[in-house]
Amino acid sequence: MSEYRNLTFYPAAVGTITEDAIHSAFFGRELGADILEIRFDLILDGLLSELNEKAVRKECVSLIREIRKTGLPVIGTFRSKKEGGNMDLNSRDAFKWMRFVLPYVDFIDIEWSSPKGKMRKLIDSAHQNQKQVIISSHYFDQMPSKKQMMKMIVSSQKAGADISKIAVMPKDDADVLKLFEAGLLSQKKVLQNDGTQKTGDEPKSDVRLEAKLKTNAGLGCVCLIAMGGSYQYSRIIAPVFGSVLSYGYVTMPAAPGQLRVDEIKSGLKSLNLR
Ligand SMILES: O=C1C[C@@](O)(C(=O)O)C[C@@H](O)[C@@H]1O
Repeated sequence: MSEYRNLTFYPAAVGTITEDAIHSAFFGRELGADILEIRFDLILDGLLSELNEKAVRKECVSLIREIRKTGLPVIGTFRSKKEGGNMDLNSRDAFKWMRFVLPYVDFIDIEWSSPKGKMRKLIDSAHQNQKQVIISSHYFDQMPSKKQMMKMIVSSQKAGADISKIAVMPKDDADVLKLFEAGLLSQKKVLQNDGTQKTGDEPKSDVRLEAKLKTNAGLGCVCLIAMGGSYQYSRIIAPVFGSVLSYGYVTMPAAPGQLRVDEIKSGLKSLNLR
């Protein structure tokens, strides 16, 4: 069982590292990040244009080793261009890189739109090595329906996601509510389908407690993100609806409407969520 499955750890403030990785990692820790996300699609980009693949691998390992000296758990992310990142690799190369960094990280972020066979193999290998899997889906162009979002959450959890992450671009506050409701309802569904979860002791309406219990029991959780400057508030209150990770930037926003990670952390604290 991973050391990150415990009741006090979640919701966690994630500091996204986009540049000057080692310095940013230590600064992220200073800002109160509980987890660091290394955006390899942004960090590797410069390296790949300057060095050959062997040298990039070497550089990559020494970078992660230095970052691990912060003592914080690390998420490895290779975000594709179509999901808002900078990765221009075909899926074979993207999976090659994900397999390469897997031994050095605690969580690996895999996009739900990836080829399912490759995804299944990587999930198996992550779990065999006590790593956690975040399966993510980003909707920049069109707000998905509640049904679509619930389907993504339930199916990705069936496929082995420890955390199913949905990031949407709402057109109004009603869309934010839709996202939260999809998160809430799909978690109830996962709990209902899991007989071992019902002790009868938990207050039925407390989705926060349920999220923590699920994380503890090794069941999938959700991460709900409403992107865009008008919806920054959602990054702090999403944990009220069971979201276990809130992403913030360290030196430079990596997505529309990201707050800095210290703002996330103090927001969570002021609502007594941490
Ligand atoms: O998927 C996400 C969430 C994110 O897009 C955000 O909106 O904070 C930031 C990304 O770095 C991360 O991988």
